[in-house]
Amino acid sequence: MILEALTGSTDHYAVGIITVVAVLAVLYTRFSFAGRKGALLPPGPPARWFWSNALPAVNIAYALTNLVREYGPVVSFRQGSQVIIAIGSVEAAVDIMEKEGGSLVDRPRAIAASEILSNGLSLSMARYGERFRRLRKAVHPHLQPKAAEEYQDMQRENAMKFILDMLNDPTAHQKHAQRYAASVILRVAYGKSTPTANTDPEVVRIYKVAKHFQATIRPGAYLVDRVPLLRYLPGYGKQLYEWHREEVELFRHQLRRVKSEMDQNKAGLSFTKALLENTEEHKLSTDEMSYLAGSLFRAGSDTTAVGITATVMAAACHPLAQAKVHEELDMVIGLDRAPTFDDSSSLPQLHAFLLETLRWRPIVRIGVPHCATKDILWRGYCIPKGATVYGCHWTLSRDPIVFPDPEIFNPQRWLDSEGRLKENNMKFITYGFGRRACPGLHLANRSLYITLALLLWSFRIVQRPDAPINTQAFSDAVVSHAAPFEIDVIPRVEVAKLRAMMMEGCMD
Ligand code: HEM
Repeated sequence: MILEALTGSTDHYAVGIITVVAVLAVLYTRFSFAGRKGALLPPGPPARWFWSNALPAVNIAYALTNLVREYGPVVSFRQGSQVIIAIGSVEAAVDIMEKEGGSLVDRPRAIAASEILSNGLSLSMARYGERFRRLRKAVHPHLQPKAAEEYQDMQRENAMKFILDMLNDPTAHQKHAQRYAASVILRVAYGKSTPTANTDPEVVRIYKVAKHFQATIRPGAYLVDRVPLLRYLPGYGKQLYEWHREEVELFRHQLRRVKSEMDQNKAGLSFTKALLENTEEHKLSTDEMSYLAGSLFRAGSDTTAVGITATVMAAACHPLAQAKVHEELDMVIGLDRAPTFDDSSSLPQLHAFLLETLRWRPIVRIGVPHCATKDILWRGYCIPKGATVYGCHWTLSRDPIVFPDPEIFNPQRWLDSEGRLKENNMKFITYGFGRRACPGLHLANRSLYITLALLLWSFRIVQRPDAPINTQAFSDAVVSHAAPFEIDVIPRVEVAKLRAMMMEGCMD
């Protein structure tokens, strides 16, 4: 009967059964976790059919922000059989994602982005367990603050090359930011010391696999994540398997290249070299090492490039805030020498500008999902074991309690009345939470600092009168590079002198 009904029969009995099943499914969906430890799921929108996507395909960050406005700082809803929790206030993020970080160290199962695309080898999507601990432990020594300091000279040289690129062609500023990010990460991951161009076949391939990852990680992008059995359907996910082949080939190739350079005593210092020299200690297989280095590139290239582009956009859109940074640079450094890392602690206005940019246009807008390894109780609600938890960076950075007038770009909110940077524990709105927080943050922060310091020391960045920037389009784009915008740069130092200083710095 049910079969008949499903195939279109008008049999009243079958229709009745289906209605009952549907009602039960909806009730199960809404209340299955209610009552666990006497606590209800956090409030949220009504359940939908298990196959339907609870989130829109684009502008997910806005959708989550609207849910938070409607239902409160912690929202729950369902995506297929999965309970999704969105955290939308700084207070709840600190309580749940930071203080309870140990219970959120896991990632949710991701069939498309992790199991098929990366054969479970990617650190960013690794489930909590023995492999995750080995991978994370191997990364740590190379990216902690002391190690990140070692890369500063290389980052400054690359930032100077970025300034030369901007002088030559400011219209391609997004490409220049990508080139900067690719050079730095290729050096850190693989020791590549020859100049990097966006057109290098290696860089093109690497950005291609990074793009595939971004496409698969978007919530709801693949039905197989809601209907796991699909994976076994003959022919399903052909493209994902093809992308996996491209990815694994590329990452293995990079590892082999470093190995062969080591055999010829030609390898520069790098993360991959260190892995290969310490295989006993790290206990990683060849593919785990290949993927770990590849994961650094995937996680650290586009994010850094988008961060640099966001600072360019913020400067062009907020001339008064930019002028305050110029004032500070002129007072602390003057125009006879270019900024260095040693100036960092004397430039609070510049750091405030950077922090405000990262708040105004968060780089990872909805955050990377965590998975609860046990029930977490918060104010009478239960975040159940197994739930997928998003600390939505976009929503958190618009929390009006912590950031009054959140849509206003106001770097001064980060400074005290004496003009010093206020203490803040807000790095999670950029770099994520607890034990899954970004291990590359020290490297990334240094990149963002030095590119911004050199950029604003060198130029005044302005909008073009004929092409006003649509900041909304930048935020709406699934990948921020997909929203190009134009700017003009007005050198603050005589061009020949600027060029000479930057060229000299690049060749150090
Ligand atoms: C401005 C640039 C960057 C931003 C905004 C950023 C942001 C993030 C965020 C939000 C996460 C997820 C945190 C969470 O799960 O709560 C993450 C994870 C990660 N990031 Fe970054 N990141 C940046 C640069 C980098 C760089 C330069 C590297 C490597 C050198 C890197 C390596 C990683 C890795 C390996 C993970 C996965 C960690 C794990 O799952 O345990 N990131 N990043």
